[in-house]
Amino acid sequence: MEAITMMGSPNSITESFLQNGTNGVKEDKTSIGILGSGDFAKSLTIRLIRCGYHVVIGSREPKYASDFFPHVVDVTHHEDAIMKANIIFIAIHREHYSSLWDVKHLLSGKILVDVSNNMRVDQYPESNAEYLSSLFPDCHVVKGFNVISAWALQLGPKDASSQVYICSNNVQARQQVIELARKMSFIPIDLGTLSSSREIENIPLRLFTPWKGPVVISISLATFFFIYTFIRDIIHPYVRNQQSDFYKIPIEIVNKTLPIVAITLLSLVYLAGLLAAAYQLYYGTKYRRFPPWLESWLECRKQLGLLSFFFACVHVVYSMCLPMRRSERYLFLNMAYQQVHANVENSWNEEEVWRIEMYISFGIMSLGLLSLLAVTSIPSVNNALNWREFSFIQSTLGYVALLISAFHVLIYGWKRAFEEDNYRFYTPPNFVLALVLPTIVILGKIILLCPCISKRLRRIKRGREKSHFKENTSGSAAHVSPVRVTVM
Ligand SMILES: NC(=O)C1=CN([C@@H]2O[C@H](COP(=O)(O)OP(=O)(O)OC[C@H]3O[C@@H](n4cnc5c(N)ncnc54)[C@H](OP(=O)(O)O)[C@@H]3O)[C@@H](O)[C@H]2O)C=CC1
Ligand SMILES: [Fe+3]
Repeated sequence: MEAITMMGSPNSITESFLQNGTNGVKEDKTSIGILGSGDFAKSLTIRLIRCGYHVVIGSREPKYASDFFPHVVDVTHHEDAIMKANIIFIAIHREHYSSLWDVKHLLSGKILVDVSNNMRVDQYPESNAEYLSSLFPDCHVVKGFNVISAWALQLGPKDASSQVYICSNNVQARQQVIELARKMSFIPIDLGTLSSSREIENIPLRLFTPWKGPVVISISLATFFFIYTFIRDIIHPYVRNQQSDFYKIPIEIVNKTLPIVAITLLSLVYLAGLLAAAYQLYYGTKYRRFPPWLESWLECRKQLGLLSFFFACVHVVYSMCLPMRRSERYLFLNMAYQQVHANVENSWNEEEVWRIEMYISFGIMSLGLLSLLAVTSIPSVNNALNWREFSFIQSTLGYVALLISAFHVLIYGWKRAFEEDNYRFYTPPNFVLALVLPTIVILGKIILLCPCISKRLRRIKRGREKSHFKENTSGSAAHVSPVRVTVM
């Protein structure tokens, strides 16, 4: 088996860089060949020149193509370009690979870097790189650089340093391209043999794949709670008392929806972990695979947590803007007038004062904790923490954040529910709906913390619990520990 490594490079690399073409002519600069003179070829050329390489372009029409390249670039025919370089980028589309058939004999032994992308995921039965390799079996085909756009290549390393995924069946060729990527200020990621090329080709075609489920859930929750609040707070008073509160739609109704979605999403993060723990407790093992829906749910906890943070932040902005509204000023003036009219000198209400102080304080604390969870989900910060630290922040502090958020909602809703005369309207107030999931999660966590249950869970986690499932099932579930209730 070939060794897969990103470290170091064989001694032959320098030699093979300097050895240009079959004639072995040595030049000061390393020559890199590019077949094709399109957008990618142009941007790649600029980057290579900046990094000190000499570039030879192979084009079907070199005279015409040379107008688009700096004068230091050697724009020539395919045959000539192939002879002058050992590493050759194939900057043409897959459909035209067969047009290189005529120069097959010259390509023999060369390193061909396949940079191509497709229009759709898994567009062809085999990856473009594997197809190129089947057309030219005497060449060392390396897949790479396809995740970098022509635009990013032109920006240069300062503005757009990025990862490139590289794979090849030939270790030496892979090492040379990895070294080249590194010299071009990219971060090469070695993905082993050419069988990874399909995966690499699908990377640029992904569109927020891990985010799709969580975003759909968030939008569905937001839509449901918005419609519910709209009917309850606007339509119902209008039908019953002809009271027109439609002005509340843009700010108040939206701002009532946002915290419910935020706290529900945060609860969903922890509910997945609790269900996983319950599943393992029920079967008495960690070696049994979770059902697919639970596995997908566990995998998208980070996205759910970040979306919860997003909704919480927008809620804070909306809340801070509430006093700016004209409606708020009119209501305030009316209240003041009524107070004067009623001859009330001091409207100070100690209970109300404390309620709002606590409400705001809990809101700030929960946003602070959510920010901490979000920050520690950033890979560079995450890498600086050990497993215990990460688990403490994401699990323990996460539950604290959920508890504080629940208090924030409860304190706000409790009084308002009666103020608004809602007891006559037989639908639960928003804050009650918002608290259903957090209550379930917090109670679930309390049950798991019971000494007998937590002891059993710890034993299962360490793989000490005897179970007949251990022999029967795959070990994949072991990767998702039940108490690893991480938010992000
Ligand atoms: N553009 C981008 O941002 C990125 C592109 N890529 C990949 O790079 C490759 C090139 O893309 P791009 O530069 O945008 O494409 P372009 O269409 O701009 O250029 C393709 C080049 O291929 C050559 N060509 C065209 N038709 C034929 C043919 N029938 N036979 C042989 N050669 C032909 C032409 O060069 P000439 O006339 O000189 O022979 C042409 O300039 C593609 O595989 C693409 O998937 C990968 C990542 C990003
Ligand atoms: Fe709030």
